Amino acid sequence: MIAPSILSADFARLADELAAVEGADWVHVDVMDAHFVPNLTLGLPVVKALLKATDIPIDCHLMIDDPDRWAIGYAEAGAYNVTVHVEAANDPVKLAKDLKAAGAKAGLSIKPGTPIEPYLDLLKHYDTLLVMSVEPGFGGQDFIADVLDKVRVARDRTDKGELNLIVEIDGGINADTIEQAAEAGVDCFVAGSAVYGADDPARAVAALRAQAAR
Ligand SMILES: O=C(CO)[C@@H](O)[C@H](O)COP(=O)(O)O
Repeated sequence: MIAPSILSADFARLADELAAVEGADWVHVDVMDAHFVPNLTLGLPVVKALLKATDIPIDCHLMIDDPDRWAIGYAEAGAYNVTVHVEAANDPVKLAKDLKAAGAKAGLSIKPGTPIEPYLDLLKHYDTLLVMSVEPGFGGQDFIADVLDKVRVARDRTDKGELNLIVEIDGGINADTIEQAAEAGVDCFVAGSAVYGADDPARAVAALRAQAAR
């Protein structure tokens, strides 16, 4: 699956960004609060507008402090998947249960320097795992290949039936990096620059999907 990443704070461009990727599997919306990460993008009112503007499932990646307080609003608004950071959550088990009760898939994200092993039990409560392959905050950074070891662990546990995760990767995904991520076992590839930096974003989505499948 390919999920183009919308990080724009340029609201005038958002409708065009959505329309340009009609063939995408999910739209990945980067919600940043200028506290958990040093960048500010958009919040719940804009996500509500995006939900009205597209039928593509919306995958909200909350790079925010105190997701225990804020994440539920995104699920109640109709986001398909709501991802919180393990580094920011106070009670991630309750959060997962609340998100699912509100009708969303529950996602957990880990930064490049955060190991996966301490969270394997916790991940039993989650539907998706978002492995960050750049430091969260900005698009256009270089892919950190070391994080693929975490993808391999999640893939292995999922294939054995110990976890039941859709494994996502986010950051620096492009034609040079997507194959190694696919080989490691990623299910869903989040791509910002590689899609929105292309002349034809829809064609870029199709090309990335075909490359991952190979
Ligand atoms: O959340 C983030 C960065 O924090 C990502 O979703 C980026 O927006 C992906 O952009 P590229 O690395 O693909 O340019």
